[in-house]
Amino acid sequence: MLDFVTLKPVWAPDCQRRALHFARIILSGEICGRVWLLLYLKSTHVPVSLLRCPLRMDQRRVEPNQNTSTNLVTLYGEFTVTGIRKVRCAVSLTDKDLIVQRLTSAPAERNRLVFSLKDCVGCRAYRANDSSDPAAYLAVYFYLQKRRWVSSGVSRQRVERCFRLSALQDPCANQEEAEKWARAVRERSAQQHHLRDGMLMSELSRPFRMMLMVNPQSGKEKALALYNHHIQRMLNEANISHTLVITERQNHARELVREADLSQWDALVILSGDGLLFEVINGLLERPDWEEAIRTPLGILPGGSGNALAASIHHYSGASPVFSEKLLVSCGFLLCKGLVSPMDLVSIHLSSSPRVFSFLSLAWGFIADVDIESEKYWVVVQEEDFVLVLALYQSHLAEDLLAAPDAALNDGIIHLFYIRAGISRVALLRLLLAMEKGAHLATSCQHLVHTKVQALRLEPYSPKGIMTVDGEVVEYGPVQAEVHRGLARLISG
Ligand SMILES: Nc1ncnc2c1ncn2[C@@H]1O[C@H](COP(=O)(O)OP(=O)(O)OP(=O)(O)O)[C@@H](O)[C@H]1O
Repeated sequence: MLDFVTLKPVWAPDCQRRALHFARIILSGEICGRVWLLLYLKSTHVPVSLLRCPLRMDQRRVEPNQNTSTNLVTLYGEFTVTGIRKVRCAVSLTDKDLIVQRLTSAPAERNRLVFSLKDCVGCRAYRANDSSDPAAYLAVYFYLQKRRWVSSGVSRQRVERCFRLSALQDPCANQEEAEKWARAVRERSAQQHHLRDGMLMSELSRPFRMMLMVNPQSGKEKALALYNHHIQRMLNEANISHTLVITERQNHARELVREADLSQWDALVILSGDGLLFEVINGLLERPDWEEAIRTPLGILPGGSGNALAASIHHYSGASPVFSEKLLVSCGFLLCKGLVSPMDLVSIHLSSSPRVFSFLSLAWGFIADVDIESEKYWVVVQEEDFVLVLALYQSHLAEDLLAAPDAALNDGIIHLFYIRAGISRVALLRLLLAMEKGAHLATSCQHLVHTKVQALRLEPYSPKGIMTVDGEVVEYGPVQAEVHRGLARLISG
């Protein structure tokens, strides 16, 4: 439970007493004559990284089960492959895999394909349009991790396996058999345990209803095309019903979720940049029923220019880095899996504007300048501006900037970075290049400081500058921020 008014954090009961004693001003000093930075850390003998929240309702600790049967065949059938009727195959469904064995005279291993049900988003049974065809069909949709042709990395690629079931003369009996298979594949796919740090993530119950907000202006103005080319099909394959909302202007999404009847929706998802999610989160927290509203599962699909949260979710899934449409496919896959995890939010108090809630970053200086100005110029900023303060709570600052590699969605930690004045242009460039792979912390740069905090206050002394929250410009001036662990919920696969 968190008290939003006084800015005093109230922590999980077991840490509450200690947490109320803030060790104020661990670090206080003038950084390059432009910024005063005051850090508030929790009481001295409770290392930040050791603080634990009690298990939340949507998390259950899973004990390893030694007796779990893993690979018993639960369904077996012999079908033809759709489109190549001469090819027959034996299909076996186990708890974990779908195994397809082509029935030919060639050695068995050579014609055997094993598809992990972890990679399956959906399965459906259907009849062909041709009413004289008594067969039923079974389509199974996988997004497999495959090696790319041109590089050493892997990315998810769509694979559809479609079988023709025609063992019986009665079309209804064939259809029933196909339905039985489809149900079994769906159930076993859903049963795959998704563990993260020993926690079982909760799953959205099927079918779930989703509001999908698309900002047609975000990024390279391709968000709608991305929906048409990838997302619509994936959602259909996963049997997720959704209502598409195309945002028309700034703050449209914010107003929409502020007024919406949330009982109609199991999830609010955006296909856009990070800016639209900022609106959605703040719209939910402006509602009178904000405590319940902010528990609505949120989702993000990358359609903007930065896509920091989408890249972070992909990173947390343990997959190797991918960009643009490959990142979209990965995030679409994670969305279809519908696994929900708590997500930290940070409340930010500006000097005279209303408080806002942030899920990504608070930045002052160079990065803020670049974030905003680059949309117009890709600008080279002045030497004296080569100083930054960045508070980040996700791993990525953009698709290709892995700024805090060990960040997590729900660890209650703000990663604070600042670069002291005096750093040369070359050293700064080297740092930013190293950040592409998350290697900047290993460069031993004297000017870079990284520390983990739970609250901070930033007082800029320079009269002008740019400050951003989640990549959006906010009022420039003193600012105070505090993390609220697991306040929101995010579909993160
Ligand atoms: N139809 C629209 N026309 C203009 N602006 C819009 C529209 N819909 C939403 N917006 C505004 O666009 C802003 C930026 O959107 P978004 O963050 O999605 O894209 P981006 O800035 O390109 O991506 P990123 O944040 O990843 O850099 C948001 O603040 C949102 O309010």
